[in-house]
Amino acid sequence: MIKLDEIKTLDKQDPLHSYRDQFSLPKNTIYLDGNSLGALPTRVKQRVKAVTEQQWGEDLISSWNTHDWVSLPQQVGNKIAPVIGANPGDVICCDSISVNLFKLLSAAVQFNTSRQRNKIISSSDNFPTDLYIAQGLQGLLGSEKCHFVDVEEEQLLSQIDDSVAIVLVTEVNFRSGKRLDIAALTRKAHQHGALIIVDLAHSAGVMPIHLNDWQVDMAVGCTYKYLNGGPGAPAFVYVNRALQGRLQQPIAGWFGHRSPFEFSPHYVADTGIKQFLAGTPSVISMAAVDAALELFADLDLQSVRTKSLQLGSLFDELIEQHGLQDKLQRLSPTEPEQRGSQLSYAFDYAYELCQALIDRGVIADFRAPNYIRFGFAPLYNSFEDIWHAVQAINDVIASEAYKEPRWSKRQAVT
Ligand SMILES: Cc1ncc(COP(=O)(O)O)c(C=O)c1O
Ligand SMILES: Nc1c(O)cccc1C(=O)C[C@H](N)C(=O)O
Repeated sequence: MIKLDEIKTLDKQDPLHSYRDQFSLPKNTIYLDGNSLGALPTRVKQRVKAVTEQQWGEDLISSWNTHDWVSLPQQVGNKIAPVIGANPGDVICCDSISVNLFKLLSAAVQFNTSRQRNKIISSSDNFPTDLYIAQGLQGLLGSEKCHFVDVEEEQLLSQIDDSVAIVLVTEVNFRSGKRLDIAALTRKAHQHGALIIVDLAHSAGVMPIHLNDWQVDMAVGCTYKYLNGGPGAPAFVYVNRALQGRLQQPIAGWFGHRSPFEFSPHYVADTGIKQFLAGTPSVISMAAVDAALELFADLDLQSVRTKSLQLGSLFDELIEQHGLQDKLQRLSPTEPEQRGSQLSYAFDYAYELCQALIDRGVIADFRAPNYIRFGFAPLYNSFEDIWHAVQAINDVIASEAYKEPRWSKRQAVT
């Protein structure tokens, strides 16, 4: 039987405890939705103020040079690189995951055409935008050149064979929180001469990632979840050094040109990671990401992973301690190591439960048709947060407060 005193001791002994003070979190709120939108680091507020008031406000257009706005995508990419096990120069910050996937998938399809392969394989439970981008590309290029096939997540590894051109996979499933073995998938893809593209949306910043060591070919990820870059913050692209200069991304915008400020009428692609830029960077958002990434400068991602697993295990144990395991059916794997940093449960009234919890200051999210997700952000979630969150869940379920009519009106976005 776990007691609150033990949990308070866990918080006192937590090596990441001091990071919480670096975030601006509302009072009386337990935020378990950092897997969708990360919390606001206080330093981001200061940076955005400085960039708008001093840089934009005072220095105006000269800021492109004096504050080096023009290199922000590379600068921020270089800060993301160690977080995902990449080298500086192999990552760039830009656009959204969806747009970046379009660039990478198109480039990979084109790269493979000479090898007479056209098959992109992914799991049917991948995040929808990943599937849509592949489907859209097939529509654009025709199935002769690009043939998209989705398979069950459990079948993904076994379905990689000599017919596959590209494996498109997300490390942590947004719905179930299941974590796939990217090293194994990469090995298998390479044994069969296929390329692998990995979506790191639910893993970047919350666990160690070793893109170089795993020899992943290409990757994308977002900065608005565990990297705390803010709503709509720009995403990132990673391209293995061995492929740089050999790919041609389709959005031949001027920022990907070898010398954009020569204003030449002819496009000549940059041979490095900069080719994956398209247009002008969103300076204010990117400055916010840049500031948020300062929190990762001296951070040991293994200790982040350790705490993430402890938070998840504690949550799971407390659910059992309250006897809730028959009501909330866990969708996430039983084995903590096979999970990302979230737990998802099926519950017939998941939407209503979510709303009743928000009313009690516990923020989780609902995913159709009947899942509730709890995300654990080790930099600002405490063990005591978990205790109080599960108390609130128990309170709502035991009292059947989720059946109150006021919770039954669904919103478009949660
Ligand atoms: C795995 C995954 N990929 C992609 C996205 C969407 O990325 P974007 O909105 O940056 O295109 C999300 C969530 O928004 C996601 O969870
Ligand atoms: N990116 C989002 C947005 O713009 C609005 C609402 C939610 C999101 C999300 O991040 C969804 C998220 N990728 C998920 O795991 O469901």
